[in-house]
Amino acid sequence: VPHQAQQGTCKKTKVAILGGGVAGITAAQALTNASVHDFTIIEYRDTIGGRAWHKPFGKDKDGKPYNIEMGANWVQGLGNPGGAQNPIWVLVGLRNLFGRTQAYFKQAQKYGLKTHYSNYDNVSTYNKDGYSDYSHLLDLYEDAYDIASQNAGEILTQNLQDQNAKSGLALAGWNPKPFDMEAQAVDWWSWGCLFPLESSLVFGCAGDNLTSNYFSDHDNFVLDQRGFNIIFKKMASTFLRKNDPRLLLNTQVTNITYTDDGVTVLNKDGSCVEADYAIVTFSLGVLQNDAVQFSPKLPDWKQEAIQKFTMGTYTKIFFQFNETFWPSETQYHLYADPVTRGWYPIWQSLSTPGFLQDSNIIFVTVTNEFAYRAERQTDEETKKEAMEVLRKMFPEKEIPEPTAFMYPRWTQEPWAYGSYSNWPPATSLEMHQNLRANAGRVWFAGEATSPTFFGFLHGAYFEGLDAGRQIAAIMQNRCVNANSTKLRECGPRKHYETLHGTSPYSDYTILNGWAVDSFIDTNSD
Ligand SMILES: Cc1cc2nc3c(=O)[nH]c(=O)nc-3n(C[C@H](O)[C@H](O)[C@H](O)COP(=O)(O)OP(=O)(O)OC[C@H]3O[C@@H](n4cnc5c(N)ncnc54)[C@H](O)[C@@H]3O)c2cc1C
Repeated sequence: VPHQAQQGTCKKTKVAILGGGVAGITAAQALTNASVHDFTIIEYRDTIGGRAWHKPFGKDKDGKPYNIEMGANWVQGLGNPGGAQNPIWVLVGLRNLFGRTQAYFKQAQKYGLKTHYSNYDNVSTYNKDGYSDYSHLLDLYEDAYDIASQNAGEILTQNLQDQNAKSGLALAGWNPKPFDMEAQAVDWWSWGCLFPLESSLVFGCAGDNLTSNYFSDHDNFVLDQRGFNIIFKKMASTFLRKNDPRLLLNTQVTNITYTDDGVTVLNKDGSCVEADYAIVTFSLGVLQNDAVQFSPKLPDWKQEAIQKFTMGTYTKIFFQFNETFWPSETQYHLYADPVTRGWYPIWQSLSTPGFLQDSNIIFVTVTNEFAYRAERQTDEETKKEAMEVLRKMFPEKEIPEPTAFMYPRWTQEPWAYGSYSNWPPATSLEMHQNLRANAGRVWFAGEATSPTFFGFLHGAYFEGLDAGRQIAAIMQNRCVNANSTKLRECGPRKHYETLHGTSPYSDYTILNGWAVDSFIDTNSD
């Protein structure tokens, strides 16, 4: 029964968790672990999992559609034997092909998600005339990246001025000319399919370092036909019953009113929820687009942080053909357009052994400006452009029209407004802390609020957990990790009224979400 706002009969709960993506689920898990069972998760869509989202596509040999991931697709940075473990990989499960370290993973794995090792070295390079081997440029980039990354570490620890990643790479010896389109293609792909000019050197390198060095530089691609989100559904089922009244699906939050005493959440269907605390886990895109109104307006420091951080868009465009006309053993195919950087640049085969073998499915990824463009176009317009690229890459083949074609429009999804966040140049850790700090009883969690793992599922995982733990501790008049001087978190989160150009190294602590130490789970709740 909906609780109608106007009748003054809002559903009462202690903690309103707004959004049922990874962060919302781990926040609920943390509350449960701390014996706070009175929470309500409010989710826009008809399912939990958020940006871990799949859709049926094409057909297999029996005419049954494949399930294809529109959003998160890789577990990035799996973990090392005896070392730090990516919590998403821990959830993933046993059916993975990872060879060398099987024994270690046996004890760590849970839900048997099917994945396959993503080998970024298994790449062929192309230009407008077809195959053209410029793979040596990938090595040149890597050499420069190592130097730039070391420089980034010095900038961070010595509290020096940040720069964009393009300058950092140029100073380290990687400086692709605007007319060298093969180098431009390598530059785009190597810097996470984005433009280094739009990224902070320091936090871009730190983020990469923490995921790929702290965990490991192995990424696995998810192929499970139950969908990636099955692991989050399974996780939620350990504390939510079937039809649990604490999960409100198909419910769009439109207004959040907060006072010193509590929070009232109004939903589009006229229902409302009253809580002592709320945890907002909406994407940065949702917050930036004012899709939800706050009353009173969020303080200036919070609004600034929301607008200063960046939401990127990463759009995968899927094709199924009646044959695999590309080299089926190759995982990645990189295309350098002669005129436009970022033009249908990276093609990934799913027909390759270990993936959806013989599915004849391939997808191309476009980002930011080219994602916005594709998402504004009709399917037919985008298909035509992309097919022209495929015909340039494989001039010797007779390429048929696809039998299936599909892509998501992330910029237009009202529950996401983009794909994932990116750290822009010339902003500090203190600015980012303002994104994750609570505004009174309204708390924030999600991939974007993680300073170390922004953009990743594991960032969302840790941030949800942390917000849930902290609120539970406040409700129970205690500190999180009370016995640790290093990891102790008590009371509300700190925010910075005045932002300076850089953040001193002493700021890089758990209190500002610098999660390096938070893997040492000394938490007793
Ligand atoms: C295309 C793409 C590729 C990606 N690839 C990877 C990858 O390979 N590996 C990786 O680790 N990460 C990847 N990511 C990032 C990863 O998906 C996110 O970091 C993670 O899913 C974010 O979880 P979250 O809980 O912070 O946010 P979300 O998943 O966005 O959860 C927020 C929830 O809030 C709900 N919501 C929004 N507005 C409202 C409202 N008004 N009322 C009620 N509910 C609302 C949403 O429906 C959603 O369920 C990718 C993302 C995308 C889009």
